Amino acid sequence: MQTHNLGYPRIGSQRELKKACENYWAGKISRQELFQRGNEIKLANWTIQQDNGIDLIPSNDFSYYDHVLDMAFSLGAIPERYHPVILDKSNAEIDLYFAMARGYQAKGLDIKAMEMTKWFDTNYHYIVPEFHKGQTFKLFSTKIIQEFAEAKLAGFKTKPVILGPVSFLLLGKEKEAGFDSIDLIDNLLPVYFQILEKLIAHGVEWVQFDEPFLALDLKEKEKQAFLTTYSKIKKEFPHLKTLLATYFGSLEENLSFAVSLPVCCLHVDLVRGVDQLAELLAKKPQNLSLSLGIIDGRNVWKNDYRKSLTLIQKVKSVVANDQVFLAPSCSLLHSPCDLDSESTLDTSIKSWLSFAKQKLNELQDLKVLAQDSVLNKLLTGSPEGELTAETYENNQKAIESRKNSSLIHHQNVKQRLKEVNNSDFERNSEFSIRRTIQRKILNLPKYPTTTIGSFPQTKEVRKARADFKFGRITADEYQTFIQDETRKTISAQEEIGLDVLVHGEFERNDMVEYFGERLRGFAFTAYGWVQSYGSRCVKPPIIYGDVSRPEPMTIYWTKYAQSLTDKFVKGMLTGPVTILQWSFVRDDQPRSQTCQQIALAIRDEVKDLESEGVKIIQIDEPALREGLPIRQKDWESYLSWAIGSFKLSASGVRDQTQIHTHMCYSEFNDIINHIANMDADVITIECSRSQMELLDAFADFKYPNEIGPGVYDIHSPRIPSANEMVELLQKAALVIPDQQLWVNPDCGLKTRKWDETRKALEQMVLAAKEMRLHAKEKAFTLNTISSN
Ligand SMILES: CN1c2c(nc(N)[nH]c2=O)NC[C@@H]1CNc1ccc(C(=O)N[C@@H](CCC(=O)N[C@@H](CCC(=O)N[C@@H](CCC(=O)O)C(=O)O)C(=O)O)C(=O)O)cc1
Ligand SMILES: N[C@@H](CCS)C(=O)O
Ligand SMILES: [Zn+2]
Repeated sequence: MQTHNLGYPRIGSQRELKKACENYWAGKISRQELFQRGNEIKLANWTIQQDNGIDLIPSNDFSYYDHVLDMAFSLGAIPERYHPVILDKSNAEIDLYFAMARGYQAKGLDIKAMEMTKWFDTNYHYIVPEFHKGQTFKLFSTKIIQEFAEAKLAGFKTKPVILGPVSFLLLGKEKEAGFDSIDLIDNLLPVYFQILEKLIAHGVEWVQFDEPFLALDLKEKEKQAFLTTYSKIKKEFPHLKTLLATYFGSLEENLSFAVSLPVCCLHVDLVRGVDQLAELLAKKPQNLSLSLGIIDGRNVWKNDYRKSLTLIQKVKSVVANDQVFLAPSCSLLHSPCDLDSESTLDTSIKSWLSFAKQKLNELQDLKVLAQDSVLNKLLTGSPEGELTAETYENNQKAIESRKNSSLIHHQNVKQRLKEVNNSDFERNSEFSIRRTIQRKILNLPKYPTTTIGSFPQTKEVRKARADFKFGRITADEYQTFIQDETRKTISAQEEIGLDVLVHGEFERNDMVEYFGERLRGFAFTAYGWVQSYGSRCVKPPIIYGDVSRPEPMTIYWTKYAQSLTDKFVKGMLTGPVTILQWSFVRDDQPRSQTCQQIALAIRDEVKDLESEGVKIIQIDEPALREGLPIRQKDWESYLSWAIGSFKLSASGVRDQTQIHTHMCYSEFNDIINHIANMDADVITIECSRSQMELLDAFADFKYPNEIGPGVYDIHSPRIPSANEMVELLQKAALVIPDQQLWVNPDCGLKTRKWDETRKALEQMVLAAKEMRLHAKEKAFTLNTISSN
């Protein structure tokens, strides 16, 4: 039996990668220094994994920005618009790579970033490869080979992790009609072969191909591509040990097909897909090894050794020992690095947890405990050997302590949920009635302009918060500082000419963590960072118990901001689904129940904001689409409780109160009826990177409520022109009646600098004015025509 890992967090335990990249982008460190920092992280990761008993350590799981972009870059899938970047001799390969990720605005060039979207149902974002009909590929970057060689030189014989050819194509986007990306498979495979040839020349033994699409609904053509691909790889490289990794769900109807693929080892997710084990064991060909994804790579709870050993025992009764591999369910990219760094967590809660490093240790423990001489006795209650018995008993003690802890259960919270009734999920009147009332009160111009909530979280803001946290400044000093930032931001928005203002969210470290810190039932970490995209990280809170709101969470800052202006300031909340989705969630009750508990806490906040005179309240739900199960058959049940939770949080207010929601990174076509069912008065959505394509769903559906399609991409430092935003708005106005349209950026502005923000918003306001002018001219022309 061997342990292996599918991927280790690449940000560094102290977010060293973030700091290195951001310093490089700011011109503060050289390319060599950037690579030096990267190499240090890789070496530290290989060492940790070796020290914690991993037999097969991955390489190429490191990335300077994103592993899908890495693959596109390796395969030469570099859109033509970026080619001028590398023609500039002062730029290197890495600058071209970052230009694709972040856009490029220098030396007379102005190139937008590539699209970014969610990695399956996670909070990680990948860069979407772009494909054209008949596209050819070539080996452009040798990163995969270099990293293998680098590890080998440092004494580690690694297993390169490569995004499999089929998933790579399915993750991309066809940039023109008339073909499917999967049609490119024959053009693509020769480059994969080149990579494999080179790896073999360097002495590679195992290669891991990540094919997460095997756990999704597949079309016949896609299945055929899997078969062709892995048969050809087998034919070309008969001695290469191939590990096919599936994760994030069960193989289900693809199981028979997946076990028939000619690979040496199949990795399955036994955390989300434990039900597939029996069928897998029954159908697995004799020569196929199995990698058991037994440790949860998507959550932070300690593994229950009794459950895992029972599973392993089942496998061992059918499969030879040397054909069994133990692994996390998926890459540990989604786990925080090291629980040992957490000194302030409640000790009981800490004893229930396991982060990436601890998960490696769990694998090592399980490997030892699963030895024939130990396993049966452990499970029948007469353990052999003191050390193994102690390891097992300690684990079971922690599992039991969590089951029985009084920290978790609160009868009043459970009771309140039981008392919720159908009317709590609906607004008093239908939208058309609410709209008339709200229009009278708000009296906004056509194409009202607004932003999504956050304004630049500058170094100074972050520093002030850190200073306050570590006692270097007092609570009063911190409050004064945040007041100043809020005041400056209100003035800036007035100067820019925005119609509906926001307070800027300066008091928030993060839109989820901030609420987690104020809700009962949540724990938070000091260093539990997880990569969200590029250099951006989040610190998901841990929901360990029943959730309730001890006191109001946002009233002070909303009221403070409103006191500074006559314009309306939106109250700004994070919705229950997003709080759930971007936290580590307890696994001892259905997610739906936890979500509804959060919904009730947010409902109280919404009502308090309304009582304080706030007229517009935004409840952000950017993670609603991301939470959609990866299999379509599970959608209805998820959507029913997720949309229900949003409505439960939003429906306690009077008709006069305008409820906004905001979503980014969302494809709506297939769930537009559910989005409409949310019944938010206004929805602001990310739209600009896809050139308003997303709006088609709203148009086709005849979406009745108001919409703010994002008119510029906030993830890129590039400043958009008013003209390009007018073009987007005109595109929007072709499909959505103009009295329904708002004008806003794609998402919050926290990652941007102030000068970029100001310039971009000024252009946006100009664009809205231009649209109003067009609308007036159009109305005038129509009037003239009709009166003639
Ligand atoms: C909207 N998005 C969000 C997602 N998930 C969330 N949980 N939150 C989101 O907002 N998913 C989808 C998108 C992803 N987008 C982003 C955008 C931006 C970030 C980001 O900027 N992250 C920050 C960390 C934010 C944070 O928690 N900041 C804290 C701690 C700040 C810090 O680093 N302090 C330093 C000390 C500072 C000093 O002394 O100068 C330290 O601790 O070392 C805070 O502001 O208090 C990031 O830096 O990556 C994420 C996702
Ligand atoms: N209100 C949040 C939403 C991000 S999705 C923000 O503006 O950052
Ligand atoms: Zn957003």
